[in-house]
Amino acid sequence: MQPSAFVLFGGTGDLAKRKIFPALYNLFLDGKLPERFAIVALGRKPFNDELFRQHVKESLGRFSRREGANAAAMAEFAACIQYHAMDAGDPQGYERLRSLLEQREEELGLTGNRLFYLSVAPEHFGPIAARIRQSGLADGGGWTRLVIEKPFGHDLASARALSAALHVSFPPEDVYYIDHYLGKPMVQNLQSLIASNPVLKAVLNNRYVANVQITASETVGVEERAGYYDRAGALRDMFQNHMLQLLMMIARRAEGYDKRQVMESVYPVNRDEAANHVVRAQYTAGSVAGRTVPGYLQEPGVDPGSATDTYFAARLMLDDPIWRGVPFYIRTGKRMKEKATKIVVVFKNPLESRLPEAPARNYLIVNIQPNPSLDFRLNLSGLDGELQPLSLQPANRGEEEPEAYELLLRDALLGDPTFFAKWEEIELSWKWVQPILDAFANRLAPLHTYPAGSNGPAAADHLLAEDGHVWFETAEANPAVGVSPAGETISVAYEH
Ligand SMILES: NC(=O)C1=CN([C@@H]2O[C@H](COP(=O)(O)OP(=O)(O)OC[C@H]3O[C@@H](n4cnc5c(N)ncnc54)[C@H](OP(=O)(O)O)[C@@H]3O)[C@@H](O)[C@H]2O)C=CC1
Ligand SMILES: O=C1O[C@H](COP(=O)(O)O)[C@@H](O)[C@H](O)[C@H]1O
Repeated sequence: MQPSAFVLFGGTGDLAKRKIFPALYNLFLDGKLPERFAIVALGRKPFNDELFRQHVKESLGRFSRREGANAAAMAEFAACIQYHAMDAGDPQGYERLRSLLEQREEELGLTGNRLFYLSVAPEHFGPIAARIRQSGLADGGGWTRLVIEKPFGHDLASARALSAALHVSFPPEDVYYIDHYLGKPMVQNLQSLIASNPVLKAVLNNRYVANVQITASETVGVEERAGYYDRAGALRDMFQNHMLQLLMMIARRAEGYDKRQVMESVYPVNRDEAANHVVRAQYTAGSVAGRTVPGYLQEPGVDPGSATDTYFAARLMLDDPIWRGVPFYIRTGKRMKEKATKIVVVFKNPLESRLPEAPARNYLIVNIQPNPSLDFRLNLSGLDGELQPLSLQPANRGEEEPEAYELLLRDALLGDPTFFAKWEEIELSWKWVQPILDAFANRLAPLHTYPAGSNGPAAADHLLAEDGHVWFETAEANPAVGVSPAGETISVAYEH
């Protein structure tokens, strides 16, 4: 890796503390940072270097995946860090930052490669990018990259404005839009897994697949982020970015089909029809893992009359020869029964139309988290009539498993954009989402409720039932339910 400087706007913030510094630290422990490397953290709080290093060490003690404090290693890592207090709106601050960086680069023999990481609220992205450019910070003599945290806009128009503002100062190839779901090891492995398994590749198409279910359920509620979340909701917070990226990753199958093409092929849903294809809901009081928890409207910082969605589910169809006719059901929610992210491919069962008692279906389950694994539920009816699980787990590396931010930060330092979201994908995602936001704003889609600790609202079950399908967990609990009439491609409103 090339010698470089990592300049972190928002160095005093929550994300820096919980994710970015622990990721850099673990890369450091694994010898995966450049040998000559400087970190400059920025914020407005009045830290000096020593106090800030102490703050980072405390964060590592709390949030690093490696348990047990390694005081010597943490001290060595912290010594790479300098703190510079500046307001992002103050032009003088950038001048001082440039001098500090040049001095540091000279001390360490760095060659002017600079990565600027913007872990600040999105309204700062455009102005910071412009000031980096104007102040000459982007002309250090090496490469310059800009890593941007989500949210990439609040809607289609603001996302476009954001991208335009960034691209005035930085060419698109130097802007890395981070989506931490693309850093999850199982997501990163999907493509090679499918490419190296003809068995998988051959069956991932509308001849064999009845439907695909993509779920990211969380047990946590809004936590301390009500200020942000109450304006965002599940559709903006998780669906527009992480969930649609998961769709693109699985639907592209292996090679020959890029993520942008997948997103382009998704049939649009118009504002007035949105309620037929999506379900939004909000959690009420309930019990998660045996603990009683309040409803969303009782959470600190939430507007007591809020209509924000904490759950969102949708049916998406692709206009594409491989997937035409196969519904992709995607859902995400907070305060659900379990923390799990998975993609379930439900296969058709040709025997359904011929036998009075339909044997259970086959499934492929890509468990993304926790415990990344690939599970098959294979129907062994010829042997003992039971649906048999077959679980293929990668060797459990426990705390050795790198976190998403580690993989992504390393890629950004290496200049590898493969697992970063591309602007075109982001724009297409917002394009799909915008009519649904409009429907919500115009009260054209009902807001359902679900008790905390459940699998979501009944309306989401109906979404599948209309097509003759059921969510995987329902089918697993009762394999006899939810088989579609003939195992044929089902007909839905989108068909040409
Ligand atoms: N926290 C999370 O889990 C996630 C966060 N994100 C995104 O990451 C970004 C950062 O989030 P998070 O860390 O939670 O936010 P915080 O509110 O915890 O931190 C904000 C950071 O921005 C700095 N800041 C704010 N205003 C200015 C300014 N005018 N000049 C210079 N620095 C400023 C703050 O510095 P100081 O306090 O010193 O003034 C602080 O370091 C946001 O875009 C958020 O949406 C994305 C995914 C998850
Ligand atoms: O981006 C976000 O992701 C987290 C969930 O991430 P995970 O890696 O724990 O699955 C979510 O809680 C948060 O609201 C959202 O902003």
